[in-house]
Amino acid sequence: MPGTSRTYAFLGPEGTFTEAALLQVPDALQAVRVPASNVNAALDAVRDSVADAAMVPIENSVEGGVTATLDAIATGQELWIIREVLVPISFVLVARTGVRLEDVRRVSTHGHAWAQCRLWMDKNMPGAEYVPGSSTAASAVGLLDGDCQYDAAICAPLVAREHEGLSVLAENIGDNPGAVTRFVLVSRPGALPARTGADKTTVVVPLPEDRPGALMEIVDQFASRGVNLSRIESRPTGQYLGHYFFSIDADGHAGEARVADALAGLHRISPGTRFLGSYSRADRQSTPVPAHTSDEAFSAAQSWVESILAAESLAGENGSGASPKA
Ligand SMILES: O=C(O)C(=O)Cc1ccccc1
Repeated sequence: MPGTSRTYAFLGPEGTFTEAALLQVPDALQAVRVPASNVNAALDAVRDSVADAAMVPIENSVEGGVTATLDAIATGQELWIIREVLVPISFVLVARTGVRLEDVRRVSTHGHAWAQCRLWMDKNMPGAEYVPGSSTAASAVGLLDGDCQYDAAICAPLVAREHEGLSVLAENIGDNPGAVTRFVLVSRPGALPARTGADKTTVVVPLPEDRPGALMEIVDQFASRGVNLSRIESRPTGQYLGHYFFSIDADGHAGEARVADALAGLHRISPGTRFLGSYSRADRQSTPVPAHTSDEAFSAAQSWVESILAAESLAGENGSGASPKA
């Protein structure tokens, strides 16, 4: 509706890396932005139609998949990824103004931030105790509470600048200067984002049980159709020990014949396969398509098979061939 701004939920509060990712979405500055206290709450805001879409972290270059997100979108009411955003990450250590580095005993932050600063912490603050936080910004802002149970927080440089009473004790404390986190914007299923030639498709495939080679069969649905995979990870379904699903990112769009055909193959092998969206790649790198897996090759192959079947039914009509009823 013209004039109606969209509502975006995100892992908050203000100042998270997730908010930085959301601000890269073209209309996010004019939109209503609703901070959520965890990934599930952000996704539920979409499922309950409180928000049109939610930005959540899904993967980072150091620690791998954000399991809270992978699990939450693999189950429950269906959601589709409609966009991905990459954010370069740098961390600072902050404390209430006046607190010195040597006074710090307990440090709070998001689990993925802690994992990315582990070497720096071991080297510079070997005895520090980790206090899990729901986000980097929540940990930083928590320092200003009267009854705060920790002395410092790891967060984005911007958070320290925007809150009076917080001071930076150390900068660039991430172990990997090139660290990047990938975020996804998810919405309720609707119109599929248009094909751009530089797209990704995400699926969740439950591993069929007691079937030798099931994983190979799943991977082969992509390989045999020339579809490259950019991420594949297994997650326990949580139902019982040894029951897994695979979360997979493939290069290409469901509107391409080779990807659609791979999806159909996955559904045959594992009917519980869940489509999680086709969306344009954040790096805009176009996907090379081998000639024998192009839309044209698929359509020519389909016409060829149809011509064979047409000949068969003609033979049946003329009574001159071996028809199934003969
Ligand atoms: O806590 C945040 O600021 C987040 O957005 C989650 C996160 C944490 C660490 C690295 C990337 C994203």
